[in-house]
Amino acid sequence: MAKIDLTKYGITGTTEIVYNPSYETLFEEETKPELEGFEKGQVSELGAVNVMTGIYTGRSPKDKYIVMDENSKDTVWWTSDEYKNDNHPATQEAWNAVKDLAKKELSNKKLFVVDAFCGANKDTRMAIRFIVEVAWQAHFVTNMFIQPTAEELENFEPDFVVYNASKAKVENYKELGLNSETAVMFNITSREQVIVNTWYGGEMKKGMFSMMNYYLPLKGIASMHCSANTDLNGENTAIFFGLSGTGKTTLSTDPKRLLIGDDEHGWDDNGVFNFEGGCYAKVINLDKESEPDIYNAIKRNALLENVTLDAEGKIDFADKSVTENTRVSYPINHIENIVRPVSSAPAAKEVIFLSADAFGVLPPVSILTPEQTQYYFLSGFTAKLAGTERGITEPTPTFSACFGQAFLELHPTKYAEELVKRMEKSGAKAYLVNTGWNGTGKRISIKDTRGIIDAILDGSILKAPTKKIPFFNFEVPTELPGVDPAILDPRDTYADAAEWETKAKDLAARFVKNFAKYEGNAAGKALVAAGPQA
Ligand SMILES: Nc1ncnc2c1ncn2[C@@H]1O[C@H](COP(=O)(O)OP(=O)(O)O)[C@@H](O)[C@H]1O
Ligand SMILES: C=C(OP(=O)(O)O)C(=O)O
Ligand SMILES: [Mn+2]
Repeated sequence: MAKIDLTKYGITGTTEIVYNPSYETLFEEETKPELEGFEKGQVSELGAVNVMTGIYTGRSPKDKYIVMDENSKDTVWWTSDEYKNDNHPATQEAWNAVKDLAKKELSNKKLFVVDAFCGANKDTRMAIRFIVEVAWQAHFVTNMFIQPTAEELENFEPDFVVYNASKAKVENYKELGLNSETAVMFNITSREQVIVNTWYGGEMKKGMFSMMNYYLPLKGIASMHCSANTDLNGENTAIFFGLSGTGKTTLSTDPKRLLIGDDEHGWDDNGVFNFEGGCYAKVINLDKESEPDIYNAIKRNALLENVTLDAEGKIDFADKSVTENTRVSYPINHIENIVRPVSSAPAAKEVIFLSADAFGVLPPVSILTPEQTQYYFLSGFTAKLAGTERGITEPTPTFSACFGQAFLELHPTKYAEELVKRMEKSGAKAYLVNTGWNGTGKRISIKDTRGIIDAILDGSILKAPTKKIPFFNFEVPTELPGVDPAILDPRDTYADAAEWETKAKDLAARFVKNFAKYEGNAAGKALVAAGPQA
């Protein structure tokens, strides 16, 4: 085992280090009877431990900061009045203060240190050291990141260090120019992240994703907020972009296919590879029959978050009293059909944009032209669903560039450029799939969406008869095997098609307005014609 010296990080007086604990140790630590409050885990009927993550049950993008320094100044895509995003600049002083706070919080106590990788490709992976004081946080990162072998652990040299001081608070945040007592801060130069006053595990997971989104595209590698799977021969790879709640995890977990990963991937000359070693699935209203693979992954070693259990550990998946963003993290090998031993597969042939349209305008599937592909990727239209971000309590329409704006550290056009480059090389086709609402006022069923995905993946969609949808000029199939034909043209789902038209005009105008920010250069301007015409 690597010798861990935390004093070099300014953490002193450590009484004990629990290093890369086994599941047995994690289980014992997170269920110790003397634990209190949000540190205490409860064993559920399925064998997985459930924890409560405290006040924060989703990410807190308003508290995300990056230190502005010589390295980051001209590379990071900073928030601006013209184009607001979540990359808020922090001063070096604010960083020093918040890091001191974390060091103090983490000193003089027992700690958990987890060394793990982010990125399945050995050439470009990051070696990350997580320093945390809460046992279940160590469990979370153990589930979500790639576990080093014993040999890799011998010589583990971190490229990046994460300090999780979730019990501390930034009391003087105003003085430091910060937003609240909570801080999720990155230093690209020293390669560190500090987390203060939020216990939500997603900050560590999506934090490292944000860093991959910074480093990889600068090396000419696509870095993508998508799930990925491939056929049983590991040949026909598909990627599924989408904002939280649009179906990346649900739809990529498919018993007919091998899972590569459920949320974060890179695409380089060798193909598509996972950044993670685990999955993070939503469990609100989880149904054993419609999502058996996810249900069966909830067992010993999986970690439930914010789920309601009774005193006996019986689970109520329907309960949203804590949050709608109830979750389970599990190592990817809890899913039977996965690519082994390394989560990677050849270049993608199908690129699917998942959009949960709360307006009920978008067709359940549209076949995109190359220009539409770029336009809709940059637009990233979808609805934010309740729970994953603080303050979002109902489906809220949004344009989230590249279907993951909250995690982009460079300008969106950089991600579009890398994606297009890879797609052209592999001859991939793109589809826009609405997993949200239509004229019935209900969400499109998972069964119909799965039928659509099957038709994309087996190529039958390209043989189907099609028609064009006005305003958007989308080509849509009029029939697909296993899909209710009455939903394929969204106008048919309205009692009066004029109602669709009114909404469609409104949505088209929103697209036009949103896209104005890309029209500053010739490449952006050239894409306007591919967008909706209001
Ligand atoms: N048509 C649909 N397609 C995909 N998911 C759907 C659909 N209708 C409802 N859902 C629900 O939406 C949620 C999708 O969440 P998830 O797959 O975790 O999204 P992501 O991984 O993109 O955050 C799940 O709770 C799923 O049951
Ligand atoms: C964990 C998250 O991802 P997703 O909902 O996309 O699975 C998140 O956005 O915090
Ligand atoms: Mn997911």
